[in-house]
Amino acid sequence: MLIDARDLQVRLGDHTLIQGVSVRCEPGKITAISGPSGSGKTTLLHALGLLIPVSHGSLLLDGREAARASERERRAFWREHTAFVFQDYGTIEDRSVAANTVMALGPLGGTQRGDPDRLRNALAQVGLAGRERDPAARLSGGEKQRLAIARAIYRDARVILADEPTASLDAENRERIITLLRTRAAAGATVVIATHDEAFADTCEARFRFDPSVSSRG
Ligand SMILES: Nc1ncnc2c1ncn2[C@@H]1O[C@H](COP(=O)(O)OP(=O)(O)OP(=O)(O)O)[C@@H](O)[C@H]1O
Repeated sequence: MLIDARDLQVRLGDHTLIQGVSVRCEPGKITAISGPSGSGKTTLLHALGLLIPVSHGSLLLDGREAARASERERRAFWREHTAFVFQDYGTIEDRSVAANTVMALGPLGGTQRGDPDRLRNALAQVGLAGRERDPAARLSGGEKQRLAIARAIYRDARVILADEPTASLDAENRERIITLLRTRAAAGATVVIATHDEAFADTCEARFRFDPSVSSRG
C-alpha cells in the first residue's frame, strides 16, 4: 500500500505537534523517520497509522484520502492491512506466545482463532519456533519485538509501522529485527519505522528527517 502524506499537521489542543510534513512510503521499501527526541517521530507514525487525527493536510492510502477517515474506515485499515510494532502495543504478558501472535492487538483488541500452520511459520521466521506455549512474560525485550513482527507475518500485513524497533536491543537482536523488516519489505509490505538508530536509517530506501532545530511548537 502506498502511503502518501502531504503537508500533514497534527494539533493537540493549542499545541502543534507536527506540521508541514510530506512523506511518501512505498510498498517494498522501508521508510525511516528520524530526528531529535521530541521532534515528532512517534506522532507522525501514529498519524500515518490513523491512530490520531490529522488536523490539516492529505493522507492518501493507495490514492484514497484517509485524513478524515471515519472510525469504521480506520478500523478496517487496521484489521485488513496494518501491523503495529509499538512498545505499548506489545505483548499481553500472561497470554502465551501463540495467543499473542494470532491476536488482533493494538487499537483493535479482541482475539482471533489461530491457524496452526500459519502460526508455526510465523514463529519459525522470527526464531521463536517451539515457544508457542511460553507466557509472553518469559520473553526478553528482543524476543518481544520479534513476537510483534511474527504477528505482522501471521497477518500478512501490507503495512508495518514500527516505533523504535531496534531500541534497547543487543547487536544480534538488532540485526535480526532489521533483517526481518527487510524481508517483509522485500515481500511487498510498506514498512515505516521511527528511529534514533541512524545506522539503520541510513540503509533505508527512503527517509524523512525532522529538522534538528525544530522540536515541539506551541
Ligand atoms: N499527548 C500529548 N500532549 C501534548 N504534547 C504531546 C503529546 N504527545 C506528544 N507531545 C509532544 O509532541 C512532540 C512530539 O512528540 P513525539 O513523541 O512524536 O516525539 P518523538 O520524536 O517521537 O520523540 P522521542 O524520540 O523522544 O520518542 C513533543 O514535543 C511532545 O512533548
